[in-house]
Amino acid sequence: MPRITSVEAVDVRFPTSLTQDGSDAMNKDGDHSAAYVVLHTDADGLAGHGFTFTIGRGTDLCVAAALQRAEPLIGRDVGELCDDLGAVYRELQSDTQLRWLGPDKGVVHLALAAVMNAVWDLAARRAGVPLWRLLSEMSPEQLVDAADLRYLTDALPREQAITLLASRESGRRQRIAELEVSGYPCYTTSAGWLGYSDAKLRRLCEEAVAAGYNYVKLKVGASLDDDIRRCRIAREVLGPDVHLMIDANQVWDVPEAIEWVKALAAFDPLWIEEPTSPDDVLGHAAIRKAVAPIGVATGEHGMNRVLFKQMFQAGAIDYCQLDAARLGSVNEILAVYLLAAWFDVPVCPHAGGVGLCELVQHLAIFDYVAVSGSLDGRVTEYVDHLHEHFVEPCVVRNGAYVLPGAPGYSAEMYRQSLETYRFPDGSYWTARAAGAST
Ligand SMILES: C[C@H](O)[C@@H](O)CC(=O)C(=O)O
Ligand SMILES: [Mg+2]
Repeated sequence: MPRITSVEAVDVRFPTSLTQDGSDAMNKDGDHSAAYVVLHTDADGLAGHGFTFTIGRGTDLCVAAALQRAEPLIGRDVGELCDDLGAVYRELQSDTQLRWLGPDKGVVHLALAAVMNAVWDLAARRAGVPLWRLLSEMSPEQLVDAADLRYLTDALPREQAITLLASRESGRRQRIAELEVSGYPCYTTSAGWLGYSDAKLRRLCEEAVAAGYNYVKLKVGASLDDDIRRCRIAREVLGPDVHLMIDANQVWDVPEAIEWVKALAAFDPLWIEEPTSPDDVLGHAAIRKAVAPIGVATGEHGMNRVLFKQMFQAGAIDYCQLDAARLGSVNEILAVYLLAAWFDVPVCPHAGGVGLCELVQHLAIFDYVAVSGSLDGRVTEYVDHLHEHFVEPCVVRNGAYVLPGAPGYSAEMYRQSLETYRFPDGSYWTARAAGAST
């Protein structure tokens, strides 16, 4: 029986601030990074890979927390862990002392996401299937047992969650067949990072249209004049039919958000993303009311399932953008998907970070197959940088994710990438430090 023999956690940072890939009004100089976790086992070739996404400084804190989070897994039987993924999540999540540092938020929660993402990867690899298929073959009861419904049952009792999933069970096979043909629809953020020049924005919008994207997202919120100019360029290239989304990354107070979004309404944005503090449920509700029919989207900084419950209960958002490396892995994500389906809010997962596209493709596919059963209003993010570091990178064709076929959660990075970009002693960072000191 294979056992987990050791846990490795790596601080890996990619210098995206140099090219402004990933830049926005709040995060102007992020280096897309990850606290990357490997669960090693004594079975030949079997390991679990997972990570949480960060943007540079502080990744070391997540690494330290991940090592503590994963400690109870060392020596454990892989089969026992993988056969009850709800139990292992609950055990790690409710550590009686680490919990005090959250609960369910901040560095300890990011670390839980990294570790449990690796556990889910391990489970899918052990089963020999991609994660989306592992989930799509679980019964409604098994899914609800794995989901973290704690603190949610006032909004969604367990029995209703099971009924919801059961009502979608018969169409699963048909929906998989559809996605095998068409892929899962996605949009690109890669044309519109804030630090890009107008010429680059125009060229990348042209390329996005040529590549078959029907949705393009643009960063806004630093200067209204710049936003008007950039949105005009984007609309000119995209024409009236391609959807344009705008993303402010939390820079505004509520009244400013309303005023600014109204000033951009002429460009017909589908949604305004993160208009204000990610924790401000009622603020989002007020913005939504004021800027309709422009939708309100948020969730990449949604710290836990309870926040999403309140967003849904308050009718605060039109689109839920849960993050695969911020929520406590598939266990908590399942709960948010169930809630979203219950409240009839489409989930369009956030993926603007290293490796997030690799993860969210599995979640979106599973949602269509087994939870919402719908593609209405649903489009998953894609950004086109850093995929070369992944052993099984996602593939996008004609504006849609191609269904991944390899076993696991597509989270594994090349060893060479880890050696090069490990901070601060990987070869890239040591060379850069040496260059800076000469
Ligand atoms: C810091 C990240 O790059 C952020 O800008 C991503 C984001 O907001 C998105 O993809 O949406
Ligand atoms: Mg965003």
